[in-house]
Amino acid sequence: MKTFDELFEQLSETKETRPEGSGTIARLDAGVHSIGKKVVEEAAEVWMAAEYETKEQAAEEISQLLYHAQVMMLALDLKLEDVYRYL
Ligand SMILES: N=c1c2ncn([C@@H]3O[C@H](COP(=O)(O)OP(=O)(O)OP(=O)(O)O)[C@@H](O)[C@H]3O)c2ncn1[C@@H]1O[C@H](COP(=O)(O)O)[C@@H](O)[C@H]1O
Repeated sequence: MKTFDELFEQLSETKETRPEGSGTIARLDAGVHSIGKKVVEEAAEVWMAAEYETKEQAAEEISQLLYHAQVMMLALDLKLEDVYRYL
């Protein structure tokens, strides 16, 4: 288990070191358009799970949405503070 900040730190390092076989690197290389489609897909899956599935499944979909939001932040070279300042 990891926190939002810990995941972002891990993915930031992944972006720098580009380890072999990383799904995150493949997503970053695919670009903003592809990442954006994934954000929308995961958001829809959160909605569907919340309405029609269990709380556990909704929680899993929310975690995936958070991951893809972080990939988008990395694609745009945004830091956590750039987003947190609006919270
Ligand atoms: N938290 C996540 C995470 N959440 C979701 N995903 C990815 O997003 C997909 C979402 O699931 P879907 O049901 O949409 O699956 P899918 O339709 O097969 O998705 P696609 O792969 O086709 O886009 C998952 O299959 C993963 O590929 C994640 N991939 C990685 N992480 C974390 O990121 C870390 C680094 O990952 P790598 O860069 O792959 O090493 C991992 O240790 C994890 O902690």
